[in-house]
Amino acid sequence: MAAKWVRMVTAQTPTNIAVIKYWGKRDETLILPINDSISVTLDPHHLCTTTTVAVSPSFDQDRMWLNGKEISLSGGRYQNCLREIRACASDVEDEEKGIKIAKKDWGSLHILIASYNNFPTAAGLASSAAGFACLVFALAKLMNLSEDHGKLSAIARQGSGSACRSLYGGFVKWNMGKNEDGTDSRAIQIVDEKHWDDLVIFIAVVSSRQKETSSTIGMHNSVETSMLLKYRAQEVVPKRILQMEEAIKNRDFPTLAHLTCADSNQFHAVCLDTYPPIFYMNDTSHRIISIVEKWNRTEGTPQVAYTFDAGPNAVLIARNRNAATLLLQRLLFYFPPGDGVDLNSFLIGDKSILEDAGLKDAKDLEALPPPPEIKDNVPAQRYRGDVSYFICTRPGRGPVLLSDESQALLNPETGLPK
Ligand SMILES: Nc1ncnc2c1ncn2[C@@H]1O[C@H](COP(=O)(O)OP(=O)(O)OP(=O)(O)O)[C@@H](O)[C@H]1O
Ligand SMILES: C[C@@](O)(CCOP(=O)(O)OP(=O)(O)O)CC(=O)O
Repeated sequence: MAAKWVRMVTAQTPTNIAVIKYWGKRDETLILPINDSISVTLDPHHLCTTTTVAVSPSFDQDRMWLNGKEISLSGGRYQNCLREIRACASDVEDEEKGIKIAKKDWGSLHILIASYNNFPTAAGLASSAAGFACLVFALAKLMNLSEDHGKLSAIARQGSGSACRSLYGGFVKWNMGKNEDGTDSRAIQIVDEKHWDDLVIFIAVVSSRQKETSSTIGMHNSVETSMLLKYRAQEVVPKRILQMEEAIKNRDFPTLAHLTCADSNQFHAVCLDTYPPIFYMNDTSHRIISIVEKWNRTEGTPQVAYTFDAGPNAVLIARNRNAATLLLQRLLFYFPPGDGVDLNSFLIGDKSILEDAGLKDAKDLEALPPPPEIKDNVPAQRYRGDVSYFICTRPGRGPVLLSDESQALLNPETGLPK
């Protein structure tokens, strides 16, 4: 009879947002990109994936539950990650629980996985990035891998390209690499999350519906049809990567802001240059760009950078807490909550920013004056309800293990979802 033990590991992994975008693959199976990219990892307290993985001789197949619903693991991306990680697995011994797994046993043992994203899935908030990074990190701990984070990042990359950057905190670079087998296409940390801790990041969730064109299909079509993407990958990105790394190391906000906005705009220009054209941004996204551009111009030096991934949600990086409070006043002036939505659920994440901005309730929102940069113009229009909600966050750390069993998503006795 098979032994009764269940070995279980739970991990938490942040998402990341690119400031120099990855868009386009040179190998679609191995997920090898056509250019380097740079991202900032977001504080997992606000946006993260939690994943529990379990192994037991009593499991008869690999299974996974995502946000409470069973999903198929038959897709190539899950299969590639599972195969790669099993190939690196080591011996595991836990005398107390009577667990003894030899390296060679991992090929025949089955895994159960449960994962939960604390933010909308497949809505352009990089759920696949946090999700695959967390899966690979948790499995690596379960299987006692001795490989470093660089190797784990190369495995997570095969689940979703952007996932390779979520293995580290702070600012992270994904080196596109040269090798055909992809072994050198992995992420490295540029600086950790403490290096530039003045930065405050807002996400304006413009729509949390699933998008029409996935990043995978979108970038495939861009590689096939966009001349602008070729130019971008060969001529533009290499220079921007060097400048961005310098800006990050020197905490040079004007350069970071300039490059971040320019790179987001070029990525969306590539989407338009793709056939059939892809529209990820909408009117609200464009309005947010105009508001930020106008304010930055009035100040004479950038206070805020904006960037948009494959969806309409804005990610706004404020240079410091003071700029963040001024930004929040502007955002809430233009995009007040819809009827019946209270301020407490309209701004989530680090809510202490509301106090700093002197905003306690709906009355304070109504009393917000129009930003001074539009004073002389026609009365400013307000777009009530056009932003579903805001998240206030900051740069954060990489993956961690959660040792408290109460945080596990699987039952320690059966291995099934709790
Ligand atoms: N927690 C998770 N664990 C494992 N896989 C996940 C997890 N969350 C999402 N995924 C996978 O990622 C897919 C969604 O990826 P997709 O790229 O479409 O959206 P996104 O990552 O939210 O947006 P984007 O990458 O464009 O910012 C899901 O269908 C699922 O396969
Ligand atoms: C616009 C982006 O967010 C694209 C992310 O694409 P994915 O990593 O989701 O794509 P696949 O590798 O096909 O899974 C830019 C970025 O994160 O760099």
